[in-house]
Amino acid sequence: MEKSAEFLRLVLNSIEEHIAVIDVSGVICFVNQSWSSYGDQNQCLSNDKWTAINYLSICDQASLTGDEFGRQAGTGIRQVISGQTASYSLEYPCHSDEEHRWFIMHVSPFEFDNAKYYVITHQDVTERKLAELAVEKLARLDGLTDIYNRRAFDEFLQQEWELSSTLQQPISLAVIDLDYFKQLNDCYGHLAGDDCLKQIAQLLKGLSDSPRRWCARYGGEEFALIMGNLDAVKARQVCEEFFEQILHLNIPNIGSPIASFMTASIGLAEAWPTNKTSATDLLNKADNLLYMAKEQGRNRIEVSRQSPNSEWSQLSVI
Ligand SMILES: Nc1nc2c(ncn2[C@@H]2O[C@H](COP(=O)(O)OP(=O)(O)OP(=O)(O)O)[C@@H](O)[C@H]2O)c(=O)[nH]1
Repeated sequence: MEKSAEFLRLVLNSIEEHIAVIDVSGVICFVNQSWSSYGDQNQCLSNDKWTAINYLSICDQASLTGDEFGRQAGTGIRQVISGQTASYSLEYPCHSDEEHRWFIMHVSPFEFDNAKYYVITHQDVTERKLAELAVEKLARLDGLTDIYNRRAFDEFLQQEWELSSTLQQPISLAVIDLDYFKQLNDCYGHLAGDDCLKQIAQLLKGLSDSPRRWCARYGGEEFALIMGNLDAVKARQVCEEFFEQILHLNIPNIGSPIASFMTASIGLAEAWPTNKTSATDLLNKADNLLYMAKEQGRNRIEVSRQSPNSEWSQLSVI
């Protein structure tokens, strides 16, 4: 019996997962080698000090300092102890100063000598999580230009709309369409067209160098720039900067009837989010303005802003 207990201890100590066993009140009765080594490395408690610590109290203390995962872990463990659920799992981030890390905590019960115990394991899932995040990021990027795609744009627009609504700030959206891009493709070839799209994307990326700004490739030769906490006056300045920079790029487009280089048209709409309006209204407005800019001769910007009573008003000059 003595021998088999030692055998089991060795087995548990060779397992990578951090394992602890708690009793019904949350007091730790056993930890394996990985658990205590991790504690040592992360300035928690050293090996012999773990037993007799109340793990639920640790979760509660973390929760009190605002740690949402500490709160969830405490709640989940208590649900298993009370028999409300058979087991509990929680994926949570545990980043250090040096690296990003994620773990899955799993809690399951067992009985021994007429007493109930609970095994808590923490498994390092960082590699899988990083791979998932990389795939997620790829799914949000446009393959040609390496800026965000339409799907990501929809998410960011909604996100910025909600944030601007909460903070009672304006939000501006510029929809940008290249002029006579078909002619560029026809004259210089599809690869030159691709190169032009990449240059425009990089230009927009440079203009989005701020946490509340997002640029995306919206369609073939159409781009969008979301500007949170920016009114139409300031957003227009950003668009003027875009016009200046596209001029400097000087991408030849000899087939264009309006200029010998690539130009663009912009529809720029500002909104003050209310519960009467939506992000889709803003997008539709910017789209309509773009259509007008095209109709009015291209290589221009049409701007509109929203008054507090939700009416949109056209601004020819700001
Ligand atoms: N090279 C290249 N061309 C693309 C890509 N996506 C769309 N296009 C081309 O973009 C062109 C868009 O043509 P139109 O919609 O007529 O637009 P336009 O010529 O810019 O005319 P206006 O917008 O009215 O000024 C088409 O010729 C498409 O083939 C792409 O990824 N690469």
